Amino acid sequence: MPTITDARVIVTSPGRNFVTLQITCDDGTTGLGDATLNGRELSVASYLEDHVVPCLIGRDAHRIEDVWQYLYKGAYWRRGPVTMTAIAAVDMALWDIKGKVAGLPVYQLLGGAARDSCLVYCHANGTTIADTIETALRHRDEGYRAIRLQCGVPGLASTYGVAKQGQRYEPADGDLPNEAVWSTEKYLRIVPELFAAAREALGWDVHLLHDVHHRLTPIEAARLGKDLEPYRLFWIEDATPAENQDAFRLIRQHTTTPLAVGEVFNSIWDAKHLIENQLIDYIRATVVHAGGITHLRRIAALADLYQVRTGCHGATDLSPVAMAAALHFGLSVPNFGIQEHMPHSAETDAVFPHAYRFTDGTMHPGDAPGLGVSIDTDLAATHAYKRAYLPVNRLEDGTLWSW
Ligand SMILES: O=C(O)C(O)[C@@H](O)[C@H](O)[C@H](O)CO
Ligand SMILES: [Mg+2]
Repeated sequence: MPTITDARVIVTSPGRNFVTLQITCDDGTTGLGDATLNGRELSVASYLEDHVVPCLIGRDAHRIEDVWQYLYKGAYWRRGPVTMTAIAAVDMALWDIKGKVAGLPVYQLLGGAARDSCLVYCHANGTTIADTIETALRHRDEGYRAIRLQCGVPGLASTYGVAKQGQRYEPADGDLPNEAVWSTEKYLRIVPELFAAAREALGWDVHLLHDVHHRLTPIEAARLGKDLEPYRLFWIEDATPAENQDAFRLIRQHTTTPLAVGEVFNSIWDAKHLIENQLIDYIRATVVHAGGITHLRRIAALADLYQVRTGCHGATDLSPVAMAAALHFGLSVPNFGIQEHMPHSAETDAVFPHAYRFTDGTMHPGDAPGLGVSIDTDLAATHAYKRAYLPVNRLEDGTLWSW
């Protein structure tokens, strides 16, 4: 039995911040878990260092379910993004260790491959419709079969998903939260035009997706869903905030455009009503923010009963460790739908060498034992943490809005 003898939290910032948990056992086996919560990183680092690590020492690393229950029920204060991200990191690291001890990639421990590889979608962002389509055409040539399109909104200085001139898009872009201005009316005019132009240029053999990023009211989202129906989207994502899950019933009543939600969810309880009432088509909860592989499998099992498929979050604020875990999960789960892929920078990949690979619009976790990701701790130590916040949004009259 591998006994946990050490656990340490590594904070590194190769271009952006990542928090990683490294667990070591008495036989020398190590496991990695991602604990990154964008814009709130140090709260999870402290939760782990100050409150979780002391409870891990001396435990049997093979008892993944028991450790999960111990950290979830044992905290008394259940759920929430900080708690569930910390539990996720421990869970991922323990699956990594179990795989290494068994000499098998984690997906083999989860039942083996249920498909050859995982369909992924990439991002095409542009200031104008023409720029966005040019980027999408390039991604299609790179082999992507599913592309998310976001474009600038005429009359608004910046828009979610669209990078500043000549820079990579990273959502956490300020030492303090940057303020953006939002207009639903302007946005709702441009999006159908974007997708009309996209179908014209890209044809019908590529899946198209769009992220509303929680900015519409239910009836506005219903209108957008209807307006986009002719372009047969794969999904619209986070059409309205999901705290009130019944809001999705209203959208559903009006449109057949598929709905995806859940990148900000952290437990099965956030998704239960949406899934059981078939108010969504894709669940976007991720291994890193929703309690790890153990808990995400439980969410997927519930979703499978209702033909809701997975479409896990995969922005660059999830580290390569989370990306690997997502691919082991995605390869093995019966109701996999699609995985988001926003490639990491070369700087990040150098800190986290990994076995997963992209070919022909799909990804595979690779066959290295465990998760197949390591961390170059010396290189990690050269990238100091830098405070970074997500922006906030205001309406044109100054009212604070969802970003
Ligand atoms: O769909 C997505 O990828 C997102 O909505 C993210 O870019 C999100 O804005 C970030 O993960 C926030 O940290
Ligand atoms: Mg999103």
